Amino acid sequence: MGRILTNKTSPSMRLGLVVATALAVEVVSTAMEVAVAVVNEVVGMIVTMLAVVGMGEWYGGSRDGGDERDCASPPSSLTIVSSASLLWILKASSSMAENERHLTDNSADTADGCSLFLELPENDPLFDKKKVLLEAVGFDINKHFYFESSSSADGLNSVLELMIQKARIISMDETGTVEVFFDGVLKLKIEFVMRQVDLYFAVGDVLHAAAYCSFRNELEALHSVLSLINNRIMSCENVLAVLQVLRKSTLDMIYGLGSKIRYETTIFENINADREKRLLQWGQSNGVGAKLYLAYVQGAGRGAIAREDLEVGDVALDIPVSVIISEDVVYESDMFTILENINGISSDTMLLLWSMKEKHNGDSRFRVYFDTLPEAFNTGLSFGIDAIMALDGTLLLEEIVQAKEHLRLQYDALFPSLSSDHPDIFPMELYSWDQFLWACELWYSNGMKVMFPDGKIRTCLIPVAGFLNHSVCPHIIHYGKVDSTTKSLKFPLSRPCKAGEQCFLSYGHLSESHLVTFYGFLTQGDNSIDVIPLDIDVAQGDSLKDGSLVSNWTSHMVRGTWLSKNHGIFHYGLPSPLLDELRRSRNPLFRTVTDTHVNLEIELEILDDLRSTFEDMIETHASPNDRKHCCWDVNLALEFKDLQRRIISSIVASCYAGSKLVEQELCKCKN
Ligand SMILES: C[S@@+](CC[C@H](N)C(=O)[O-])C[C@H]1O[C@@H](n2cnc3c(N)ncnc32)[C@H](O)[C@@H]1O
Repeated sequence: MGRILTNKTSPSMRLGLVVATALAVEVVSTAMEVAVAVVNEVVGMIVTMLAVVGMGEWYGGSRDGGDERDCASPPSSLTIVSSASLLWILKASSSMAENERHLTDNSADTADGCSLFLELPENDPLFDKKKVLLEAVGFDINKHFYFESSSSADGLNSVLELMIQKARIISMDETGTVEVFFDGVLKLKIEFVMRQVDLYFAVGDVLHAAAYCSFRNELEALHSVLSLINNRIMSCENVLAVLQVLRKSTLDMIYGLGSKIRYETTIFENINADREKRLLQWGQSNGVGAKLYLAYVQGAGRGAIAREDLEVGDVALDIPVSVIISEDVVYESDMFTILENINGISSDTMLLLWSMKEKHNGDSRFRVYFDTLPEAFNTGLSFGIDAIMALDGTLLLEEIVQAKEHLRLQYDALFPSLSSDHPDIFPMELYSWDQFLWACELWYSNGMKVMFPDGKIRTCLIPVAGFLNHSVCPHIIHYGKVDSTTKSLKFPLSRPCKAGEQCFLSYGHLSESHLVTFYGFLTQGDNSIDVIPLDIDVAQGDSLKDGSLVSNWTSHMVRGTWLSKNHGIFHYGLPSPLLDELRRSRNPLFRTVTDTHVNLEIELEILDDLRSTFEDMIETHASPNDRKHCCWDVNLALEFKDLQRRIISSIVASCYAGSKLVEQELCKCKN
């Protein structure tokens, strides 16, 4: 998987849904064509990727299928229910009606009541879209939730459920987590485009917008509610009992969420883990607190295993700043006086060069740590030509080739000149291209962004914590800020982890293509961020800017339709912003607002075009079944292709099912 770029001059693979004319798909380039093209254009493309960001207005307004059809509209067309009607439907539902008063109560605490306010921060980069979505679902972003000491158990549960619904929308996408990545350029562009995935897939589906969206989002939402309750327990003694009930209910939900997910970890007891044990001992003698031990686990190298049952809030690891490798080590080294004179060199790059040499330094104070690092990282950056060729037809091929070219340019800008000018400090034998690539893989797959008490965010290597593997259902999601009192970095649990279970971290909101390229693995379980971005050419002037409830996404995408909650008519399991864009391209009057009509024949056309587009892609994603003799990289490439094929097949199936629904509707309207 990868992204479809809007760089019109690039011969790289594009799925061009050329709106306003007809759907068109450009033929996938061969691996070598892409490679050659990328060599020539990589810099321009990276700049372009940074610009591929959509922050326009959101609109979500079409109704769930099944009821209130308007067959009195012009032939073959249906009236879309307005968002105001949707609000009515929501309010009519019993739980909403019962609790509505809580939404309109004011914020002041009273003698027997306490208010709780879930804030949508104004500096949230997705503030506007989230506000519109919250309002469409029935929330006023300024209103407080209110609890009275006399509230019934049912009443409390209903308000708690509403709080969680609001928290889910506020927590959508990347808010609240510190990212894990190294040296901006390549990764930042991906994070930025991906930030809006949760919202993109929620907006059109207002009836389900505040429902469970992904494991990570659910955990974030429950924790924001829990921390709000914890804060109020201190100050709302008048309703202490009520708050304690709410706290327990929220914790029960967190425990319930975790108990549904159990990825079995097979621990290889017979593999010698002496180096890892030495690192842990070294850490402990330098103040590291660890409730985890290190072991070899199936499919992921080393992992961190809980020594004892760990509860929500327990600190699994506590790492003193003194053992963290950050830019300070470069300032203390003899290479700094040379590096500081290189125009534009970043501290991340300096650190990377430092690590290339320190790896071979027998006297390094981080010797025990370097001894545990693998000889090869096996990420997408190390894919051989066979694996690259196996990726033909996928955008991951383009992503990997671009990433590697970007790194090659960086290397060529520094070497061999640094080695020729300063052979004593940068000996050529330690600074080959292969060693540079190894260090890039080290930093990409193990580097973490950490915020220090001075407010500065630095990329760091963190001994011991570097053994935590990633999961889409992680135990640890909030970390990355040094505790200024203890001068240490804590890794607290957001969900419990039983003794002997592998403890997982969230590396961030990362797609499978990103994980393959920079980390060298695919996740277990559904990754809600795993999307196929689409390049849609909207004719000049077609973009709507006429109000807040308007679909004005500048980038579009699809993902596995099994993740969708709404497969009814007008939704089909497909994202509404995309469908609206395609509807508008065929019917300029289409606005997805109160008085807009949906033409059923146009619906059929859109579904047919999407189906044939993706059906063509199924062929390019075919891969061999017999993989016994394939190398690690070819196997990983093929597994990735299988995943893509599953997503694409689900879209095709949803288009077929959707067409059937529309045909049935057409029949009803004609009769
Ligand atoms: C920070 S390290 C984690 C420790 C690593 N397993 C080791 O043995 O050094 C990140 C690397 O661990 C591996 N990894 C992390 N999470 C994984 C997962 N869920 N499945 C497979 N491999 C994983 C990948 O190789 C990734 O590049």
